[in-house]
Amino acid sequence: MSPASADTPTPDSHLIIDKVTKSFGDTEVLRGVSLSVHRGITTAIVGPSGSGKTTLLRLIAGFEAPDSGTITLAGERVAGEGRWIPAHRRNVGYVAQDGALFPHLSVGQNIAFGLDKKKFAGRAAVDARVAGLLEMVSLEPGYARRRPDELSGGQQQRVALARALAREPELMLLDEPFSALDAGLRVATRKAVARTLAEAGVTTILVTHDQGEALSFADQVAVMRRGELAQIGNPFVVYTRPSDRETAEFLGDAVILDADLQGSLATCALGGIPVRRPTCQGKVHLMLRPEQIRIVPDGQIKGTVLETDFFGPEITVRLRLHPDGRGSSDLDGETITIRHWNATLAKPGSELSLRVIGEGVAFPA
Ligand SMILES: Nc1ncnc2c1ncn2[C@@H]1O[C@H](COP(=O)(O)OP(=O)(O)OP(=O)(O)O)[C@@H](O)[C@H]1O
Repeated sequence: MSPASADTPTPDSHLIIDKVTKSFGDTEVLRGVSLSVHRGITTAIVGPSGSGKTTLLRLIAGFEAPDSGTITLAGERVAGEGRWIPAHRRNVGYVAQDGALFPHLSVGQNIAFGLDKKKFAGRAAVDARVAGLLEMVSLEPGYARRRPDELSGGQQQRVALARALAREPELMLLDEPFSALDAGLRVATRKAVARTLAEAGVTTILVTHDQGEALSFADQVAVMRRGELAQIGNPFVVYTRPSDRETAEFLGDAVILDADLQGSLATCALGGIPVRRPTCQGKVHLMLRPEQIRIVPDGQIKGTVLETDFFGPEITVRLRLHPDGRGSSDLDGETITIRHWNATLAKPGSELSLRVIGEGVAFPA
């Protein structure tokens, strides 16, 4: 298991980004970003296209300088307040979206490109190190002789990672390295890469616009929105307790209902739902994840199926909730969309009973 993640700087922080801003012309791309990353953990920066994720990664790598704010790497200020350490002296690896292997070099030569020539002098030493790096990314030594265009997309990404690892970086920056791969290969490559980096003890930052990828890959997730980090936390916490509605809806499907919150009980069309640590009262928007709403044989809450959508392992079911005689008619008749594994259970027009599992999250209405 990785060490605990945290977004507040401590003496263990490997990387500290403090109030960093960056504009290109009139466009404010980063608007005061602060993030702290412990040594050896994996952080995913997730956000919609254009939110500034790549720009932040490029600032950490040293390809761009911040307009204001500071970046500290392994205790050394590398950018900001008059300091500037160039990219090649930061001990940082970078894997871009397309891997960007040199097409005219063999796989072995691509990987050897990153090696410290003083440390690996002579053909035998280089070959042994290249073979070791190929093994780290689960490729046979024979791949060293191939050309990049003789490899699949996933293999090319693993070679790009091996090339970046050749420099023995303490910090690895991955900019959507799996996005060009198809679904199956993407998951396998992601797992292989995560394992390699964890075994090497490399602190890793992954940029992605894919919520599922961020939640599954990282010890710590940072949600980027319009040049700011909206929330930083462990994947379970950001998914189950998003800080605001936009983050909730960005990180996954959300059922949002009008509710009346008194103390820590929200009354809505799904009945009384407990809310953990509410920050507001009265009229609220209550958020539940679809998987919290279960179809049961004898639930108190009833709904009529409006439509279903079949996805293979599961179906989504849109329901209109029934008035329940609790005197809250203004909250009834709402529609919600839930998920279920059994496609035969929900047919349009049929009535289902439901039960809610766990707590909701309340946002000010
Ligand atoms: N060198 C540059 N010059 C001008 N504008 C830039 C430059 N780099 C980035 N931008 C702008 O900054 C904004 C954020 O870009 P960035 O690539 O950081 O976002 P992103 O979150 O990584 O998006 P995506 O997921 O689409 O790659 C965009 O509007 C982009 O056009």
